[in-house]
Amino acid sequence: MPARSFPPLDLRSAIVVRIALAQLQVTSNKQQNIEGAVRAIAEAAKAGARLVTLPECFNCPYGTKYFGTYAEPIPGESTAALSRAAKENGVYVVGGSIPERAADKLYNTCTVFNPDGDLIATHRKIHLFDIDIPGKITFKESETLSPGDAPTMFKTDFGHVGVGICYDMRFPELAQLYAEQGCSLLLYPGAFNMTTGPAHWELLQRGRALDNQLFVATASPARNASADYQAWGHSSCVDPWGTVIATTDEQPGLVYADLDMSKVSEVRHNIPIREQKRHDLYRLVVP
Ligand SMILES: NC(=O)CC(=O)C(=O)O
Repeated sequence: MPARSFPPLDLRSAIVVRIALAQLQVTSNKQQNIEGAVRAIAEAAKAGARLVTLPECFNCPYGTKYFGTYAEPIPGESTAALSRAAKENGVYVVGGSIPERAADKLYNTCTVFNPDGDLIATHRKIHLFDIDIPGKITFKESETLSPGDAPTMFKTDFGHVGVGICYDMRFPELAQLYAEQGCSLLLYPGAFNMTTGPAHWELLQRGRALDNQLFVATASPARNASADYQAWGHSSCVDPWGTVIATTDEQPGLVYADLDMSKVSEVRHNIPIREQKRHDLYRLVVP
């Protein structure tokens, strides 16, 4: 599927929007996980958030052996609960991800709902997390999952938003594509781990934000000492200058960030790298 292109947005006037990153305690109890997400959405909306992002695999422990058991179609039980929560609380919900079953395949999928509860975007993790760091961590999502085949953007009344899931954040071309197509905020539900988290989690967010002069935010599961996979946590938000404007530790909780959307055009005006690119020498090519 080709990427959709949005018309450029006028970002000259200041619009401050509060977003919430829900660092949920994910357990092996799917029902409890869904209820926890719904409670977090309501709490964040009461605190003034207009968009709430859940973590990667918010309804299921993160691990290839769990995906088949917890998988469901879209729409299904988990996404119906997110749609209701978006509508009841009048907020955008970026539903982290769930293992999705479609035909005979499984995907790691993020659904996005608008404040009327309508499904407005679906992102299947494009880059599967297949790594091998001897003595530290070996993980192979492709043992059970299939990759998505499309970038995903959605439109809000405060700007265009690009979506990636976790490992997708390591691919700068995807972020660049979103920026070139008019996004001012990138959201990455993710679950880095105790090896890659301390080394790369913040660095990647700051890199994507600075290269593309936009906001980047992540939502991770909280660390669960009894889980096979220890999530790094540290859900965060970085502004277009590369400054971390909100973050946390590994504990469950809601992280709030107030995004002054005028920062995007301000930084792009002050350091005009977008106009200074040497397209005569290089260019991002979309097939
Ligand atoms: N879990 C992921 O998809 C990615 C990750 O942990 C990493 O890139 O490191």
